[in-house]
Amino acid sequence: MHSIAYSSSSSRNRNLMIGAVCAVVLFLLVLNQNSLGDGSLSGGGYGGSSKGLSTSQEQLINNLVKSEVENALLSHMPKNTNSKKTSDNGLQVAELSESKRMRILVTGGAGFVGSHLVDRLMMAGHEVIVLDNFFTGRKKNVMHWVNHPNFQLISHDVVEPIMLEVDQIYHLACPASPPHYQYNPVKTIKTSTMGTLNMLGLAKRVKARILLTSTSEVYGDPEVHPQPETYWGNVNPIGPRACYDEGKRVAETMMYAYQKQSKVDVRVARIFNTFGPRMHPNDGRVVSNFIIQALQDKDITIYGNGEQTRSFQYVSDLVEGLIRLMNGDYDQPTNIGNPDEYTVNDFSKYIKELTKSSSVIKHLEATADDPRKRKPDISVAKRELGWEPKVDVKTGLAKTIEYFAGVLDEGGEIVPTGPDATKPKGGY
Ligand SMILES: O=C(O)[C@H]1O[C@H](OP(=O)(O)OP(=O)(O)OC[C@H]2O[C@@H](n3ccc(=O)[nH]c3=O)[C@H](O)[C@@H]2O)[C@H](O)[C@@H](O)[C@@H]1O
Repeated sequence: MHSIAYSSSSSRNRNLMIGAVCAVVLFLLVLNQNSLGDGSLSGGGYGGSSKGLSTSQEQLINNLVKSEVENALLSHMPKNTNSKKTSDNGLQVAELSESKRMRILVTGGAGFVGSHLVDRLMMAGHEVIVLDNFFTGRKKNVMHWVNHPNFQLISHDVVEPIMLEVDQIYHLACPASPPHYQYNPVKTIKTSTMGTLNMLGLAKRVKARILLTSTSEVYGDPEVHPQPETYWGNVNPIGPRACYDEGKRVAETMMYAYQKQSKVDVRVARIFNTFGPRMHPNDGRVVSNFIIQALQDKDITIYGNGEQTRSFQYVSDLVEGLIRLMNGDYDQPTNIGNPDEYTVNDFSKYIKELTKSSSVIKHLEATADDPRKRKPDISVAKRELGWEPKVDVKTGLAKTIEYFAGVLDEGGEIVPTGPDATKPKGGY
């Protein structure tokens, strides 16, 4: 809304005049609105010929619509929330009224999961601010929004505080692939601890709701199977995975401490193994590694005997779960995953079959503290969010294989990341 300053000597007369103009405008608006039938004031409602109004009335409206007073009035009128506008990138963006449009911060928004979440929030018509330090995130994942007026990309590390005005915070920032989070374990710990503290401080200051993307790794090498949220986990506090697992565990602790002590509105999602397009080609996790290896007919590398299990969810299901959790009333930790469970051995054969690959399946040494089994109990998400996965693993894999085939076509050979700690390679 525009603020207009008036000098004290003429303010009374001006206010009277504005009052009169407002009354005329309102009267004409109501006339015009009635004649349009659906009460819509959005889009081209003023542009076309409105039945029931004389040309002079229409002319007057067209002139007045440009005035400051009229703009101020319009900003308070309900807009048609169903209308959509095609943005420059060809995606349909809903036009939300001021009262429904939120300013949403996504930390780690240029990463694999973050960028898919950003797509959904942008298309829903919200203003989105992405914070990313581009350690594993890539500009190309959000490049298609860069010129959109609702979008802002900030290169920033959450370890440093930042002042922003937002309504909701999706706090995703943290490397999630074992070789990447083990590359600089101290930094991974700082990201989960100082980063989450900074975001909680921001949430407290601006009274924003904050959602932390925690992980199935808080259950460690679980002794309960499948894992419900009530299970406290089995984590080695000094092992190579601890920087991530314990970092996320203390991040959860901080979320509920801020809720209790400072009344911050918190949500915690425990995400299970997720895959889909935009995974980093050098991510090093099992889905991207096996697909990249199979598509290039290279050896498929299984760590250990391959009898360990994982349950895989497609990224669009995860994003739906996160949005429901953020916007619902349930504030306790919630598993978001697909219970479709595979041994790594079976999964390697499955990928080989789907890609019609001639790769050889090869067993390497087991990695330290690798959880032996993992499968989410999703009864809480079903009950509290009305959520369950919709995309089966086969369909999701087909989309992901297509994506990586495209990446290979464009960029040539990809050398998959092995089990050792490493920095993400590749372009931004
Ligand atoms: O994908 C995820 O969402 C999860 O990925 C990792 O957890 P992890 O289950 O160890 O993920 P992967 O690295 O994909 O490993 C899955 C299994 O495949 C095996 N693997 C992985 C890569 C490979 O080339 N070969 C192979 O046999 C691993 O040893 C492990 O048993 C992260 O630690 C989690 O935070 C994250 O939520």
